[in-house]
Amino acid sequence: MSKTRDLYITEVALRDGSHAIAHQYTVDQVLSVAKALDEAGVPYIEVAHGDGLAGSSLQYGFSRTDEMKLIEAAVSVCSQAKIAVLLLPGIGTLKELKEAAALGAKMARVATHVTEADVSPQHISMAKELGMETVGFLMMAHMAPVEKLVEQAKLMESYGADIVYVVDSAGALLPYEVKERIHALKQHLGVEIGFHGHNNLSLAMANTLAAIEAGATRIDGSIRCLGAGAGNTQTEVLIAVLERMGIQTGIDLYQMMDLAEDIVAPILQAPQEITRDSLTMGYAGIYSSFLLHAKRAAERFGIDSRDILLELGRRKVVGGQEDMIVDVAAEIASKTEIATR
Ligand SMILES: CC[C@H](O)CC(=O)C(=O)O
Ligand SMILES: [Mn+2]
Repeated sequence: MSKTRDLYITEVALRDGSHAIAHQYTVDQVLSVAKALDEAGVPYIEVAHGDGLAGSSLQYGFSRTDEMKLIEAAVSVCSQAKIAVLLLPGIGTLKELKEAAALGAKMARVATHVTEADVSPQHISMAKELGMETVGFLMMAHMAPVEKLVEQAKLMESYGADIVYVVDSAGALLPYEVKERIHALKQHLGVEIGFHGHNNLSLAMANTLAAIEAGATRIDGSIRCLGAGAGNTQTEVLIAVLERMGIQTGIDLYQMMDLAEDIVAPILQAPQEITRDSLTMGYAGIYSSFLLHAKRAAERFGIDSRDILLELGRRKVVGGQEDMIVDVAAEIASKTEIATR
């Protein structure tokens, strides 16, 4: 039976949530989560390493399980949901994209820093050639003014993206900033617009509602908030809120609540909360996926992780510069040592 949907939700816990559990997903976990999401009516489920296809590495963290096995597992249990993959040009290549498509992934989300859309044309056109629904995913959207975001989104549209997303990777945007960004993209683009939020300032839900009000029809969420930093807009809560607003998602609320409580909560290494570190990320505008890396560096050098995060914010460090986390930690530690001599 086809569902009536006013907007389309992409569940990202099996990709963005990978950051929160240090990329330790097992095939069994993916099978049970994807099956339940499919049965609940979720239309898109993203599966990959947290940093996208081929992210498993020393720089980003090794996956416990080959992501292609996870994608294959998710595809095998879905009867209506489409499996999406994320790809960051420079990390993932056309080879992994083809492999994921051959395994049955039907959506490709090609992610670039908000000012670097021009690295994505090859990957976007290959995804289209492979018959995948293709998304341009503009990360760290708080770092560019609205006009720049529009320019970059138009580039992605010109390369063939079917949908363009505003991605609040740091959970740093405020509702009025989301609204003006989505509104501008709706005015200047002909494709659907999406929003992906993080909850570091406790604004993921408010920002998502602002995005929907401004015309976004593609929305990301992570069940039980299982995403990087303080997590994303909590999917099951979003479904309840949208139902109260009379907005149809085609997703069953009770089934999502049960999945969150019975299957996803036990996967979490710690409950998803706004901790001093994730709050600092939203406040300083830091990529949410840096959380565990910064914590580890702070422990290693015996310093406060907030000092590392604030300094990274001052230096405007972006995704792909994970090596800077240890550099900054070492610098802070040596300055502290000199000062206390
Ligand atoms: C490292 C990729 C990143 O996690 C993508 C994403 O979800 C975001 O920028 O928020
Ligand atoms: Mn994210």
